[in-house]
Amino acid sequence: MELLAIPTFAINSQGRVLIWNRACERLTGVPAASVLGTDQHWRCFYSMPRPTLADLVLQDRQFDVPQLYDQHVRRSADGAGLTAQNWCDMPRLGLRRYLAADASPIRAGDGTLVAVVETLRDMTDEKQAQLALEQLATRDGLTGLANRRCFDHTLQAEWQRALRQQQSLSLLMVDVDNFKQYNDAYGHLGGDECLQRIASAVASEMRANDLVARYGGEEFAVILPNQALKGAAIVAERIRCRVEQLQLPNMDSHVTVSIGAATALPAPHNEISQLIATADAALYRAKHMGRNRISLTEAWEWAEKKLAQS
Ligand SMILES: Nc1nc2c(ncn2[C@@H]2O[C@H](COP(=O)(O)OP(=O)(O)OP(=O)(O)O)[C@@H](O)[C@H]2O)c(=O)[nH]1
Repeated sequence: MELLAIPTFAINSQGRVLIWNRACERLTGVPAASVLGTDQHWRCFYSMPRPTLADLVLQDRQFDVPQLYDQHVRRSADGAGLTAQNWCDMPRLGLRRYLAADASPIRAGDGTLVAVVETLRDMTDEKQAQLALEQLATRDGLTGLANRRCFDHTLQAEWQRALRQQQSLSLLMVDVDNFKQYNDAYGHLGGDECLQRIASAVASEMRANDLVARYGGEEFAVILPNQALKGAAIVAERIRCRVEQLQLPNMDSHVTVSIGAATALPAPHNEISQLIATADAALYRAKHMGRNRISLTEAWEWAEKKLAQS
């Protein structure tokens, strides 16, 4: 085991390190001499105390695996051990690594557990490539915001969540005013830069659970989970002011945005498309009333008006 190319360590039935091979020394930056005989092997991987996968096998705590590791967790092929992956702090190396671990028990003839062996694989490059791909698939290339696909997916998920938890869900549609003139005056590249500045201004007004996406061309969409219309109006007004304060010149004034806000309390007979259409209609009103303003509608109120008209 000592000369195995695969990073491997073993702990005894008291949880003390029996084996810490060369490859494990290289992976963790921790020499065997400083960890053998101790129960401090977690320090080689994490900066806060927590069990390694080998400890979980030793303590028969497989049910704790999902909360301590990424979701790609399963029993190992022989059914006795555990397989899991997660980011490790690697305090001695000073750089995080994404490690895949397999931990298996070693039993005496009478079935008593005498040791647990854990082997490790450094999957950092694969994980980073996967994250980069995910980033490409969900981000808008120009602004770095969520793209339309990510918006559609998130809105669907938030709608279902609001339905389950009987919470309101708000949506803002934010459209740059007179952007055609801006492009005409400063060129397409100047226009791109303007969109980037607006994107970061809008994003800076968001809370952790909100999502701001590039909906299309010069239009952005903001999902505000668990937010009633009054709260959505406050966020919309903050965004409007923030963009105005950028003081980006456009014609004889500044770049501004118009915002349509809509709120719905999702119900089984309501549809997401209704919320989007309501926010769009509110945006249209804001434009019609002279731009650089916000306009609000509750989704069901709008739907009732449509019903009354038909
Ligand atoms: N630079 C740049 N321009 C874009 C991009 N996407 C859309 N546009 C431009 O945005 C402009 C939108 O123009 P319109 O739809 O006429 O709207 P507007 O001039 O903003 O007028 P209102 O929305 O009515 O205030 C068009 O000139 C598009 O070419 C982009 O990614 N980069």
